[in-house]
Amino acid sequence: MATQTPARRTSTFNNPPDYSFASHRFHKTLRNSSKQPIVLVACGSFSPVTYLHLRMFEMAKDYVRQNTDFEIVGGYLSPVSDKYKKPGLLNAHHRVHMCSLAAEQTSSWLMIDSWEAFQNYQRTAVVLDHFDYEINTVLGGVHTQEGEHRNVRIMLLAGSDLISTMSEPGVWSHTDLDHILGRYGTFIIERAGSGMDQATDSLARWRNNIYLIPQLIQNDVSSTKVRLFLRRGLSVRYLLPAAVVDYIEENNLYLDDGPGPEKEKGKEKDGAAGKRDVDAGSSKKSMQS
Ligand SMILES: Nc1ncnc2c1ncn2[C@@H]1O[C@H](COP(=O)(O)OP(=O)(O)OP(=O)(O)O)[C@@H](O)[C@H]1O
Ligand SMILES: O=C(O)c1ccc[n+]([C@@H]2O[C@H](COP(=O)([O-])O)[C@@H](O)[C@H]2O)c1
Repeated sequence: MATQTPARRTSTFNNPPDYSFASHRFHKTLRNSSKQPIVLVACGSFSPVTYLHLRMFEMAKDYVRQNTDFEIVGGYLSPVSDKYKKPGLLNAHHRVHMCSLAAEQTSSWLMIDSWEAFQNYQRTAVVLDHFDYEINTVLGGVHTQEGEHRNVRIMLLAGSDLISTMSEPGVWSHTDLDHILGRYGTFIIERAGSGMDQATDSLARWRNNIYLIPQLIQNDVSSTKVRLFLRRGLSVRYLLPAAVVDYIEENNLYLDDGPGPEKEKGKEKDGAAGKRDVDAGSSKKSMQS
């Protein structure tokens, strides 16, 4: 069997103009020194952000407290670059602004990172390396109450539809999967229409770093459905934070059909859900040292 070369961690990063890493809600001190500090990172379009995106973090928080020896010291939404070119992907300025409104007005611990949003498309493996760098190298990790230094483990938070794209040929590189699931790890939130087993079957070799979180209250709100409602002039209130609904209305967002037909996630059966026509030269531009 051929041996895989482990992915090297990206160590140099290009920041967008005027970029600064949000850390105002990052916990510098570990509450329980017997726990391993982790930061949750959710990557996605967030076009627009919904209550389900925010609830993923609350579900993970409950799961972590009840089932693991981790302690969450931060949670971030990382909206994808405009260059991802997914149907319905609104301009990054609007998406980042809506995520910020949602986090600031509904949560006491979530933050937004605009690093990937305001530049060329960045692969998720590189995004996680960027978080690792900002949190462990720039911020210096965390300390226990006794003053002992601890490195923070970065972990991907994702719905089962996103994880199932990891088994589809040609969407993710094997080296990146090994980097994301081998080095970092993931919490997977069950999503209606996208089975957990199907999502993880071919990822068994990394099973020790994969945590499956069932949805005890089924809710299949998606950004696609929200956009569809808005185009039809239907109310989306109580599906997303009120401040986000107000922002959408004030700026007349999502009224156009946009290019190409939209497919709903979770219900997708014909494969290649995560494969995107990313702008040439941006997605595969390696930043690895
Ligand atoms: N209802 C849901 N249940 C579980 N996970 C979800 C749900 N909605 C979104 N997610 C997860 O949130 C992350 C961000 O997804 P994304 O922004 O693409 O949201 P989306 O609602 O699926 O968007 P779209 O409908 O535009 O494809 C992904 O990991 C996705 O799996
Ligand atoms: O890094 C990759 O190779 C990769 C492959 C497919 C999807 N992703 C990421 O997955 C996120 C959600 O994608 P999508 O298409 O399911 O909305 C988005 O942040 C993408 O950058 C990343």
